[in-house]
Amino acid sequence: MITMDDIIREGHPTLRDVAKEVPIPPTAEDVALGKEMLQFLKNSQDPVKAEELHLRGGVGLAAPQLDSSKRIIAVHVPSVDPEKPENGISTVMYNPKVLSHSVQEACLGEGEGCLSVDREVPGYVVRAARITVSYYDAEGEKHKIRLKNYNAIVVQHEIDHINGIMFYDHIDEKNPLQLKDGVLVIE
Ligand SMILES: O=CN(O)CCNC(=O)c1cccc(Cl)c1Cl
Ligand code: NI
Repeated sequence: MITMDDIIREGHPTLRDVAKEVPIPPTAEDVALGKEMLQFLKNSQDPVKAEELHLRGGVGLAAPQLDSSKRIIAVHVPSVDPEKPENGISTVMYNPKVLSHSVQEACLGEGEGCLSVDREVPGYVVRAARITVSYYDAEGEKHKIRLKNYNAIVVQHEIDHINGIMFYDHIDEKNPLQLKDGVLVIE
């Protein structure tokens, strides 16, 4: 079971590597890893388990954060509206790829955090507001999905990880809370 001890922290070189594509269909090892990553996210969002296992909450996780330089990400973003479960996203993506993205940009009003970063880094992380992503699932089936708002932000944070990019790389150091016109702020 993945715990915080398995997550490497900034300064570890693997976080800055470009991760390698995995064979499709994924191997049994990569399927197991993906399942463990998704379970970690669910545990981290369960108040009892998170407390018990001393987990920081997370809505996404990338294999490089476990010192495994593979293009595997997991996202578990519950829908804000229980009546519309389809607005959330919970899946493991193998070899995810952003096929296209909106010109319009967006950011989270409260900024971003990262389990590999043991400090607050204030500032807007400006990303594409909408993206079209292709990926393979654990069975090796290819998917192409369109994401927007919070789901799009989270998947971009995770795809950054497999490209060796950290969220604060996107923050304007001189003016972290400055926003260009037209950037959608997601609360
Ligand atoms: O790479 C994944 N993590 O580091 C897990 C912890 N961070 C989050 O869950 C998180 C928090 C805020 C905004 C975004 Cl976009 C994300 Cl992803
Ligand atoms: Ni992160």
